[in-house]
Amino acid sequence: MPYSYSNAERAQILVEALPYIKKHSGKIVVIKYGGNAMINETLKQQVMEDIVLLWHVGVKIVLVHGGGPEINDLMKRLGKKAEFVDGLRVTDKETIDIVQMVLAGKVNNTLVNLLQMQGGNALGLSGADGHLIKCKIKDPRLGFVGEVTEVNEKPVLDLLEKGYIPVVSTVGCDDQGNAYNINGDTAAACIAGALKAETFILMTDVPGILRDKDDDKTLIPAVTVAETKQLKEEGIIAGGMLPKVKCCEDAIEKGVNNVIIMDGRVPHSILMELLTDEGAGTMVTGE
Ligand SMILES: Nc1ncnc2c1ncn2[C@@H]1O[C@H](COP(=O)(O)OP(=O)(O)O)[C@@H](O)[C@H]1O
Ligand SMILES: CC(=O)N[C@@H](CCC(=O)OP(=O)(O)O)C(=O)O
Repeated sequence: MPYSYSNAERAQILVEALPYIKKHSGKIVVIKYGGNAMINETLKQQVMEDIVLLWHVGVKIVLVHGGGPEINDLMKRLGKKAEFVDGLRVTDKETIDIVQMVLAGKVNNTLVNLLQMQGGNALGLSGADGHLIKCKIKDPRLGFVGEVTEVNEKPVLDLLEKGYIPVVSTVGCDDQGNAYNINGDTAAACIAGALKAETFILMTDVPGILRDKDDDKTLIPAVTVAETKQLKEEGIIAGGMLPKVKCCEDAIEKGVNNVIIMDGRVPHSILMELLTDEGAGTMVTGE
């Protein structure tokens, strides 16, 4: 949905989008943004533009972000080797300091600034603010990697009520003053679940769930939780898609209406999904 349309074309798009705007206005949409989809500066700006547009038409957007590549980058600059076990970063004391600096500092602040440059009213917070995400140690071998024990959604609801776009970094807390590194997808799913969001959008670097068999890489546009189980058994959902689909299932179980796995590298995919017939990515629903 480029912005290089004539006024007449733009008007047509608006007329077509109107029923969708009515459908989503006032509803909570949680967007998980991060990974490779967040590296490209032009794309990042476009995603923020889309978020502000949706906010202007009354959608209650909550932006939850990761920043794994940015953490890797600072660790490298500091001469520290990044280590992962089952996709989770081994997080010692020095690493959790770096994670806080990057996620709650640089990345969060940059996204808030970009949203505000586009005319949005954004407010950044980490999982420690207002006890938003409480954690415990997930596995002592991983250090300060957090397993979410509780989400206090009230501060986010208060910000939405006051008309802000909450921008949440996935750093968790406990009652002893520790900070925790939480996987971005997992934290976002927990927040979406606690908010009972209408839609939870998980942006990644593939078009969605693909029927990746032999030479067939077709996108599965919609799938139910029961069908995902079947796709896992068939080995179609595998690798990095397994924990992603688990996040979808958890969010739906907690009351999210639908989850969309979409390609964050495709310009304006959020608008395509929410405001057009076409949609984008794979929609996961309860039934
Ligand atoms: N059926 C599938 N459809 C799409 N991707 C799949 C599928 N099965 C496995 N994958 C793998 O999952 C990866 C997405 O997970 P991951 O790389 O962890 O994403 P991210 O870095 O965005 O968190 C894809 O790049 C792909 O290699
Ligand atoms: C425990 C763990 O691995 N945490 C992640 C948190 C950031 C993240 O998830 O970022 P993306 O969404 O950009 O991948 C990490 O340290 O990389």
